[in-house]
Amino acid sequence: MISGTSSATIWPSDIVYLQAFLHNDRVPRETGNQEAVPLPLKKVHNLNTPHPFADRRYVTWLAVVAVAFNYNIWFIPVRLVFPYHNAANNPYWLFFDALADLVNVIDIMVWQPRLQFVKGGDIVVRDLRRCTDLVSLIPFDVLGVYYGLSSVFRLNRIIRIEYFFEFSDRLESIMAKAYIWRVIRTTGYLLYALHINACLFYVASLYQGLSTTEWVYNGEGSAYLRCYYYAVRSLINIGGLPVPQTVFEITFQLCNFFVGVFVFSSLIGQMRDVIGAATAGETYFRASMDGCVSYMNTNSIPKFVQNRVRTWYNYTWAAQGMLDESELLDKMPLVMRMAIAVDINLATFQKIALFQGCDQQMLVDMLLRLKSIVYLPGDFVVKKGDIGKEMYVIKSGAVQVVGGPDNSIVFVTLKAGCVFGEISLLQSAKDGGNRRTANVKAHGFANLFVLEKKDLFDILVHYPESQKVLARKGKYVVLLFIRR
Ligand SMILES: Nc1nc2c(ncn2[C@@H]2O[C@@H]3COP(=O)(O)O[C@H]3[C@H]2O)c(=O)[nH]1
Repeated sequence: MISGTSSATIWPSDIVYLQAFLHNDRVPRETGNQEAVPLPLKKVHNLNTPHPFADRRYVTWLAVVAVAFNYNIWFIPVRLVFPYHNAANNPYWLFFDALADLVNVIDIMVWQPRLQFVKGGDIVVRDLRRCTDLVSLIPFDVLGVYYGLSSVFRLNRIIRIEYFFEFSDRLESIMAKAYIWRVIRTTGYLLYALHINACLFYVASLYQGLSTTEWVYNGEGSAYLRCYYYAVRSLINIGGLPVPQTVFEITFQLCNFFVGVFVFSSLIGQMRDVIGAATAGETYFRASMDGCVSYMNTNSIPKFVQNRVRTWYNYTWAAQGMLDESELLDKMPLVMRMAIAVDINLATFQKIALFQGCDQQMLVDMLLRLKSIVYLPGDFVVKKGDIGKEMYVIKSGAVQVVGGPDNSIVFVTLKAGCVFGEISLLQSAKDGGNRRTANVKAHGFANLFVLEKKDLFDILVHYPESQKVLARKGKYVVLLFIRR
């Protein structure tokens, strides 16, 4: 029986590279050609450092930089507007300012010089620190010695916003459920818009004079909290606010309502898109299944067939989280598809006795043409006497080679990693060999890789040696099975 047996794994250098490329922590040292690696990111680690692909460490560091940036972007306006600078608070402000600055200095002096950039496809080594980074570091804070402590001198720190977006993009790219971060980030934008509005309301109140009218903040309680409460009611158009009296108040309030309508509706729309995108796969699955069920009803398909179709949909969705893997992979460049196919299946294919002695690259070519298909319990995958147009490799589950008057005799059960359906493919039609030599049915749910005859032969044209190996094995297999 053709089944998986162990074999020595010989990796061609490009496959070693592809493996390393997919798993950032594995460095393709053997290839010695790291310089030629096609890097997909705009900003990349210096390829000469010991861990050129250690992206996660950089993302972790960027998280720290993002915290420092957020400290500045949230507290600079609050400190600028509200009376929160006093003898009791100032030591804390100074401490946290220094901490945030330390993070930025380490980033600019230590981390950023280790990165390279991709410009027009070329990897560009950066030797000078970028101007914006340096400007963001200028310690205007020292002016506080003359003018008093004020966050206005820290406004240049906000220039570092690009690092927040970089953190966000990189985090998304490494998260399994990126939509969680997207929801958090959009919520952050909403809260920040309210935060800035609270500051503006306080400034407006100061401008009018605290407690001078019904509309302005009256100076009681926690100033920030009261102003934030106003911002929430005003920007989210909840209403119930004191009626603005003066032209200034009316204008301010109108601006708030307009900003609320446009900004908030677009942010809330963004949130809906994020959640919609996160569940798009499931929505597509449900829509496909519903469409198919209604088609079957319209055509009065028997109930038991309908049930089988439904079971197929549900099992395929549960097993692979999508209906057609190839839809996803088809959109990728060849090198990526190869990297994924090699990583997932090459080891399995190398162990298959039928393919031992075949060219490694031929196996890789074959992996790229495989299609995944699910059979339900009891389904016939091949029927004796049919013309063989495909061969199969069992991904998971099992199939049985059956025979006898009512197919009740089980000759053999084939499990994951086994090949079947190859005999009729490898025998020429003139020998009468292109017909299936046995019935094969799914035993339980069987997830199979299918390789079409045409694809197999297209590949073999380029590998005459492998073609001979397979033809020899094909004949041997026929001799073995001819009794059935
Ligand atoms: N005839 C036969 N086929 C078997 C046996 N075990 C597995 N098979 C597979 O069952 C497949 C039926 O279709 P093919 O003839 O194309 O190829 C056959 C073999 O790959 C066996 O014992 N006898």
